[in-house]
Amino acid sequence: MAHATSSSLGTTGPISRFPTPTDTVTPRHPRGQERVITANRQTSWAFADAYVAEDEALHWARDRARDAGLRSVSPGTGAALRLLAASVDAKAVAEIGTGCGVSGIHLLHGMRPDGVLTTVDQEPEHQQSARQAFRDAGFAGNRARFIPGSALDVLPRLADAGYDLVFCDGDRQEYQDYLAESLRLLRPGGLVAFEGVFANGRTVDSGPQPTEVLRLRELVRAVRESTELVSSLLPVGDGLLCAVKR
Ligand SMILES: C[S@@+](CC[C@H](N)C(=O)[O-])C[C@H]1O[C@@H](n2cnc3c(N)ncnc32)[C@H](O)[C@@H]1O
Repeated sequence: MAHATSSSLGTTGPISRFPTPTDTVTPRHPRGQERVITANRQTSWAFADAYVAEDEALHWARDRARDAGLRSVSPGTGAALRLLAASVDAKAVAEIGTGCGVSGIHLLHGMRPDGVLTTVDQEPEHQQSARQAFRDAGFAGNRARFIPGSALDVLPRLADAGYDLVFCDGDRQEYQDYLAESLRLLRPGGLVAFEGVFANGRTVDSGPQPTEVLRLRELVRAVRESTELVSSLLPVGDGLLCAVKR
């Protein structure tokens, strides 16, 4: 894989501050210790991704998603979503891209016991699987509001400042639109998260990339440069871009 450099992508590109294999990094640890950390990195990442165990309902939802040819969030990303929902004491969460319910179950676990997940998907049969998965996971029917439809049709109908967290996992080409809607939907102190911003490594690859990847780079830049947001790109799963609305 070709790796991006600041010269190949322009100094103003969204990934211009990412370290690359050619960067010179001044070691801050004794050399021996640095080697141990590097050698164990893959194992450490695998350990982190499996850190929170998944139950039968999650396994069932993952299997349905696989059958339908859908990506689901990784267990590590799911654990991060739980943490984020709990950290904002989420009572109202909006999700774009229900899928078969893997991310939804994780979000519900992190939310307040009386919290409601509003989840949008353009494929009603995916939402049927998610509904079953939420039930199997032990969540009462009134904990989730399923809205079928295209995100850009549904989001404008949701209430201003009515949400503690917005999780975006729909059409990656629409993420910039989801960002604009999220800024309207979130209360101050609320949090937005975008799944899959690494695009399997293509976001930092200097080779020719499809529009989806170019849009993801624009999103990463826009979130980082927004004065309304405090952001962090978590290297979990396929990259979870998170930001708190000031
Ligand atoms: C990657 S899957 C979501 C997986 C789910 N978040 C999980 O981890 O279990 C993406 C979902 O977004 C839905 N989707 C794609 N584009 C959409 C759009 N423009 N509006 C609404 N839903 C969309 C697809 O039907 C699919 O179910």
